[in-house]
This record gives sequence, C-alpha cells and structure tokens, in this order.
Amino acid sequence: MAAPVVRGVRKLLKLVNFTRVPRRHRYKKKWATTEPEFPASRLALQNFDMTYSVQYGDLWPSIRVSLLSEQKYGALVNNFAAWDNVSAKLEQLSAKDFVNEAISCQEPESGLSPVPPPNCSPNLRCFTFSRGDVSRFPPARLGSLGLMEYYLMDAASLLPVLALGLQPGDTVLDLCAAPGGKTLALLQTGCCRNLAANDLSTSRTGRLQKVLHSYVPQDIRKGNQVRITSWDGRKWGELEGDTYDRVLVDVPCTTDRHSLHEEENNLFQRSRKKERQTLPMLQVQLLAAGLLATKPGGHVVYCTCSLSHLQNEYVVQGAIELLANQYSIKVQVEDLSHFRKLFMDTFCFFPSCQVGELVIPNLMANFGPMYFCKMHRLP
Ligand SMILES: C[S@@+](CC[C@H](N)C(=O)[O-])C[C@H]1O[C@@H](n2cnc3c(N)ncnc32)[C@H](O)[C@@H]1O
Repeated sequence: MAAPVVRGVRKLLKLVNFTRVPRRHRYKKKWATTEPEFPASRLALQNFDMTYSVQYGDLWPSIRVSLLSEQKYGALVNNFAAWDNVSAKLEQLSAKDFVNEAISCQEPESGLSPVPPPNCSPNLRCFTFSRGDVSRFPPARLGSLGLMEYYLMDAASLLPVLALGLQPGDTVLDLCAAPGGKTLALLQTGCCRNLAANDLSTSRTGRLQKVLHSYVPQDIRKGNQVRITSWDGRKWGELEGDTYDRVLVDVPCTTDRHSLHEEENNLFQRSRKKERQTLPMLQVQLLAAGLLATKPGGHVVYCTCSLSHLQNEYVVQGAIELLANQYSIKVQVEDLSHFRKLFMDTFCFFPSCQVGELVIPNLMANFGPMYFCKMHRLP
C-alpha cells in the first residue's frame, strides 16, 4: 500500500474509534484477541518465497506451483499380506512398481538377470502412476490375511529407506519414527534382525502402534523383533552408543507441503517462532545422536521433507563437524548420484545438492520435497 493511503487508513481508523466518544468511554482495539490471526499457511508461503526464491532461483516458480497443487501418492505393497495379488490389483489400475521397474531397466551384466544396485534395500514394492497421470489410488483395504493390503505415502519417502541399504540380519534404529510410514517400509525389507522405533511424542507413537497393528503380523510385532519407545532421540548416543548397523534419522522439519496446506500443527504459527528458529540445532543434535548410536562401520540416512538448505546440507555438515571435534569420530558422506539416475523416470531431482539428494516437487511428478543423505561412520 502506498504511504499516503496507509496514512489515510490510519486517520480513518482514528476517526472511527475516537470521534465524538467521550474520553472516559474511549477504548483501544485489542488486535491480538479480536482480529483473526494471519493464517500460518500464508506466513509459510511468505517465508518460502523469501528464502527459496534465493536458493532455487528460476526453479522456484515451478516448485512453488507444484507445492500448492495436489501431491501424488505411492502405494507401498504390504509384503505381509498376499503381495502378489495386491500387486496384480494395482497393475490393473495401470500403476507401476517404480522400484522394480527401475531395477529391471538396468543393463544386466552378460545375460544375468538384473539385480538391485549395491546398497539398495531389497524387497520393496511401491506402485505409482506414471508421469503426468494424476489418478488417485483407492483407500487401502483389509486383505485376506487380515492385514491391510498397501500403505499410501509420498513415494519419495521410500527413497531414504532404499538408500539405507539394509542387509539381512541388520540391527536398525528409526530415531524419529512416528507415524510410521518408513518404519513399515524398513520392516517390509525382511532384513531387520531387530528394529528400534522411537519417537518423542507419545501420541504419535500411538499412531505408529496402530499402523504396525494394521500391517504387520502379531508374531513380528510382539516378539523381540520390534521395540517401540518414546524417548528424546537426542540422548540416544548416551543410551545405546555404537549399537546399530543402520540408523534412520527422519527429523522434525518445516514439512514444507504440510505448512502450505494445513493450519493445524503448523510450525509457522506465530507462537512457534522460537521452535522454528531452533529447528536446525535440534536437527544437528538428532543426527549427531544417530551417528553415535551407529556401530563403527555402520550407516546412517538423514532425511527431511523440507527444501531448506539450512535444514538439509548445513545440518549434515554441522553434525559431521561436531562428531569430528567433540568425539574424534570420522563420518563420510556417501555418493547417491546413482539413485538420481535410477529413479529419474519417477521423480524430479534437484541437480546441484552439495551433499545428499533432493526430490523437488514438479507438476508432472508431484512428489516430495524429500531430502536424503547417506553417511558412513568410519571404523
Ligand atoms: C518427520 S516426522 C517422522 C516421520 C516418520 N519417520 C514417518 O515416516 O512416518 C519427525 C518426528 O520426530 C519426532 N521428534 C521430534 N523431536 C524429537 C526428539 N527430540 N526425539 C525423537 N523424536 C522427535 C516428532 O514427534 C515427529 O513424529
């Protein structure tokens, strides 16, 4: 608004509030309590416009419109249900298993059948509609074995689990696990000798319990194989240091897509400003704890559903420095560029991450954002 107009509006407000009202009856409008708050989703968009237009330059308008449009889902097949029937049903909808499609398109070595690339978790089947097809999956149903047939999730959320590269017999920690999409995917690999699934929030670990109850047979849930806890993940290094083969650190973040569409639990509410500002610090602490909980020689995947460099690459670099300086532990970032090549038909990747990989939303493939970075704790 131009300055004279603003001054005019102010004058008008003064007139409305004070003209001809006797002094003792004057009141001052209580803006904070009487006016509806500026919606948090609008604040999120303002914030993203400021920061991401600088970070992403010419790419930002296309990412922005995709973030504001309907996202696409993937259907993670439940291997504990009758997976071959479920896969056939999903194929009838003209959806394709993007994981196995990518693997089978690789050039097999001298007549051998295609094998998953090294360090890619096995046995995961996730169906998506092809590029530009915005069909939706019907809600999942209970299958013949009494378990839900598939789990609907942002298909890009499967990439951190694939990148973790589980091997049969691994001990695995999912440090921030709720509501449980990635925990479920970790169990689908059939590789977890035992899996510790933790989340600070007890209400959210309740949701995780429900997901596992609907998708995983009782003998796996109730045996020693899965342990669910509600601890502060930042303390994990002290609680169980040098313990796990693989650790997933899926930290709380600005959840960019959610922040643009939902008012509830939105981190851009004015009252949560401090929490927002301290988020990268919490993320560094959680990643450092995850690295400390890993056995020397083990692997960690860090991920967020944010486009912010401050929450992605900077956190990875911060945690690696912290471990080197405070614990003399060396951590190496692993190259995941083969993932970009392997899954380029399904996702749109940002081409120039300094460390890790980032799926950026695109109208033809509206998944993500999903940042993931794999680290090796050196022996
Ligand atoms: C991005 S969500 C995790 C999503 C989950 N991995 C999935 O795939 O469904 C981040 C989670 O971190 C949890 N969290 C926040 N602070 C934490 C802490 N200090 N320790 C452990 N978990 C924390 C939140 O409760 C939230 O559920």
